[in-house]
Amino acid sequence: MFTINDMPRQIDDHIIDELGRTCVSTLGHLRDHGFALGLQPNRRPLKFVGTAVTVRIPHLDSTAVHIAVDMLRPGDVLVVDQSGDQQRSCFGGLVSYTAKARGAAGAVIDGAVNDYDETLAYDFPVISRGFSPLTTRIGGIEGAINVPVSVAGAVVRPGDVVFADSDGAAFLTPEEAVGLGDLLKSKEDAEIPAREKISAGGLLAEFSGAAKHLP
Ligand SMILES: O=C([O-])CC(=O)C(=O)O
Ligand SMILES: [Mg+2]
Repeated sequence: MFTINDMPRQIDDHIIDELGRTCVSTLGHLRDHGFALGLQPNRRPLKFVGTAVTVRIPHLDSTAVHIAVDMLRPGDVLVVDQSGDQQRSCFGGLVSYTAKARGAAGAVIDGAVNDYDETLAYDFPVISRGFSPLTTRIGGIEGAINVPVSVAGAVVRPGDVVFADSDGAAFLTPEEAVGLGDLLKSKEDAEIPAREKISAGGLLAEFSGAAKHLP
């Protein structure tokens, strides 16, 4: 059975701008859930923030991926749950070409990707389990578009904010993302004077608080 829900509301531009100026790992200093654990970028440096368009497929059948890619809008991020199959690739050169042509910001795939060189040539950012020549097929078995999905240890809902850089991807509800960019930026800015102090002989452990735990 195929489920195709409406496309989600896109996240506000100012959230994209704010988060685009910060690092995903700064969020990793603050919370422990909502990260795509074990996924790697197809190139570095990499940075994108966009609206999650979610797809769930059974391990062999990427029919729903091909349908969803045609639906992408500028700023969307394709997020694919392969039902736990991390080996096969549902995302190759023609799929990435289509995503790029639609103006998508990137893709997060909880499975492998193929046509690595072609996707790189399109300069399309993808975060995935890795690379594989073994692909999915167009089987017409089942699939779901714009449903809650499970991606590398995180729950992702259609319309969530996908926040990705060279370190990996995090997912936030649009409500959680309000004001978050400013908070992350202020944490990052606090490291500027710390670097000056460290150059002058100051201790990292003083800045981080680790020194408080010295025996
Ligand atoms: O068609 C697929 O599913 C994967 C692929 O090789 C491509 O996108 O070029
Ligand atoms: Mg191909």
